[in-house]
Order: sequence, then structure tokens, then C-alpha cells
Amino acid sequence: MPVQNPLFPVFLKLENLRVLLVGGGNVGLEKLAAILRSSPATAVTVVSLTYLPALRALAARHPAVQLHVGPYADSFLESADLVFCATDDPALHRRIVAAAHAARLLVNVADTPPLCDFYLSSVVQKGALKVAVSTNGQSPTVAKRLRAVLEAALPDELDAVLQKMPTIRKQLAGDFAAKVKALDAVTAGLAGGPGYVAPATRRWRALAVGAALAAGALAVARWGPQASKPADENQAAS
Ligand SMILES: C[C@@]1(CC(=O)O)c2cc3[nH]c(cc4nc(cc5[nH]c(cc(n2)[C@H]1CCC(=O)O)[C@@](C)(CC(=O)O)[C@@H]5CCC(=O)O)C(CC(=O)O)=C4CCC(=O)O)c(CCC(=O)O)c3CC(=O)O
Ligand SMILES: NC(=O)C1=CN([C@@H]2O[C@H](COP(=O)(O)OP(=O)(O)OC[C@H]3O[C@@H](n4cnc5c(N)ncnc54)[C@H](O)[C@@H]3O)[C@@H](O)[C@H]2O)C=CC1
Repeated sequence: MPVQNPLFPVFLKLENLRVLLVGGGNVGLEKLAAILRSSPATAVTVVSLTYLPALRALAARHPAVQLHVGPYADSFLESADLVFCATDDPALHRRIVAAAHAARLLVNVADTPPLCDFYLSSVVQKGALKVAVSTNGQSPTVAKRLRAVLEAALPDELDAVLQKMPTIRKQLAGDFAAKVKALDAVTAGLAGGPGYVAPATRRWRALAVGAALAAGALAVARWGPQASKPADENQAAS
């Protein structure tokens, strides 16, 4: 089976890094909001010719965010660990990526997956728990929906459990293997038993059938009956 999503997930201590964001429009605002939602104390330098008022307001609530009014220059890369491009100028994005790579920096480029070294994810938060969802760029919309599904499915008590677990862990005696066994026993009730079917599973199955039918119907509408063939074959193969 080929790997369908070769992206390697990590959880960055972004508040220990310096972020450069180029572009202060709608997409820049979305990126800044995503960064600060998870890591509010991150030192973000934003460079842009113009700024949306909402971006200025968000920056004003985060003292580590600095706004520079003016054009991008390569010198901004000197004090950056990670770069986000969010202007409306694709040629500028290509230049920034080249300069950033020369400085061995990683870059995310809005709307241009081939130029990205990393993608943002949909983020589910419940207290100390964080789940990041990636569809490998297949559908950010499905990632967003899945976030809502997970948010609803994860009980609020989960954080209370997480807060207690370090205390239980510290009180356990024995070697590493014995501790793992004891912690597995404490948490055994959390995993569904044999035959357990998550309540959402039926809805996703229905959506899979609906999506396959819709993809087929769209292909027929756009390119005629011939074009729907690959979708039908995919369906038969899966
Ligand atoms: C590859 C990736 C690179 C990256 O941006 O890092 C990327 C790329 C692109 N996004 C596009 C469009 C949309 N993006 C969203 C939303 C989100 N996009 C996010 C991540 C990613 N987007 C990375 C892959 C994530 C993955 O693997 O799943 C999320 C998860 C995280 C975040 O951005 O914070 C956040 C949801 C957060 C949440 O709510 O949980 C919506 C929906 C909406 O806004 O409601 C739409 C419109 C509907 C649609 O198109 O699906 C387009 C087409 C633009 C065009 O058509 O012009 C491209 C470019 C392309 O695909 O070519
Ligand atoms: N708004 C959206 O949700 C979506 C946008 N896009 C695309 O994403 C791109 C960005 O969209 P928006 O953020 O809405 O555009 P925008 O026009 O709101 O923002 C672009 C920002 O880049 C800045 N900028 C331009 N040249 C610059 C330079 N040389 N140096 C520094 N800053 C510079 C501008 O001052 C502006 O603040 C566009 O190409 C758009 O087509 C695609 C899908 C959805």
C-alpha cells in the first residue's frame, strides 16, 4: 500500500521561534489568527504594504506581534526561523521562497501547495489536548468538518483526566514496562470495546457514497458520460 499522506506531523514550540509573515490582507489575517490561536505569545513580524483593520486589531492584542508597513525585503529573513507568504503577488512568493531556502528556512505559501515546506492543519483543542488534522491538501473543507466532529465527540471531562494523569504516573512504582501496563489499565475504559461503532461512522459512510455520486454527476455535467468513467472505476476498486 503506498503511503497516501507522507507529511510528518510535529508540534512546534512556536513561541520559542521567530515567525515572518508577508502580507496583511485576508489571507495574512487567517494565517496570523491560526498562529496566535495555538501559540499566542509567538514573536511574529508582519511585513505588508497595507493592513486590514482586523489584522491591526488582532496584533494590538498580542504584544509580541510587530507590524512593518512597507515592501518585503530579503533582510527580514535574517531574523526569521519560519516564513509565511500571504500576499497577492505570486512572483514575489517565488522570490521569497528562493531567498528563504538559500537561508535554510521553511516556508508556507498561501494557496500554493507545491511551494510549501509545511501545511497548516485543522486544530482541535480540549484543554491540554490538541489534535491536528491533515488531508494532505486534498480538502481543507473536510479537515474543517472533521475538526467539528472531533470537537463534539471529545468529552469536556477529557482535560480533567489529562490534568490528573501526571500525578498518577508519578505515584506508580516499577520499571517503564510496569508503568505502561498500569497506565493502560487505568485508561482501558476509554477505548471502545470489540464491535464498537462510533456514532459518526454511519454519517461518514453516507457522505462517502454521496460524494462519489456527486463527483460522478459533476464529471458527467462538465465533460459528458465518458468523463465519469474513472470515478466509477475508482468506486469499484475501493
Ligand atoms: C495545502 C494547504 C496549505 C496551507 O494553507 O497551509 C491549504 C491550501 C489551500 N486551501 C484552499 C482553500 C481553503 N482553505 C480552507 C481552510 C483551511 N485550510 C487549511 C489548510 C490548508 N490549506 C493546507 C492543507 C490542509 C489539509 O491538508 O487539509 C486549514 C486546515 C488550516 C488553516 O489554514 O489554518 C483551514 C481550515 C481550518 C479550520 O477551520 O479548521 C477553506 C475552507 C474555509 O475557509 O472554510 C478553503 C476553501 C474551500 C476549499 O477549497 O476546500 C485552497 C484553494 C484556494 C483556491 O481555490 O483559490 C488551497 C490551495 C490548493 O488546494 O491548491
Ligand atoms: N481572500 C481569500 O480568502 C482568498 C484569497 N486567495 C488568493 O490569495 C491571495 C491573497 O489574498 P488576500 O489576502 O485576500 O489579498 P489582499 O489583497 O487582501 O492582501 C494582500 C496583501 O499583500 C500585501 N502586499 C502586496 N505586495 C506586497 C509586497 N511587495 N510587500 C509586502 N506586502 C505586500 C498587500 O499590501 C496586502 O495587504 C490572492 O492571490 C488571492 O487571489 C485565494 C482564495 C481565497
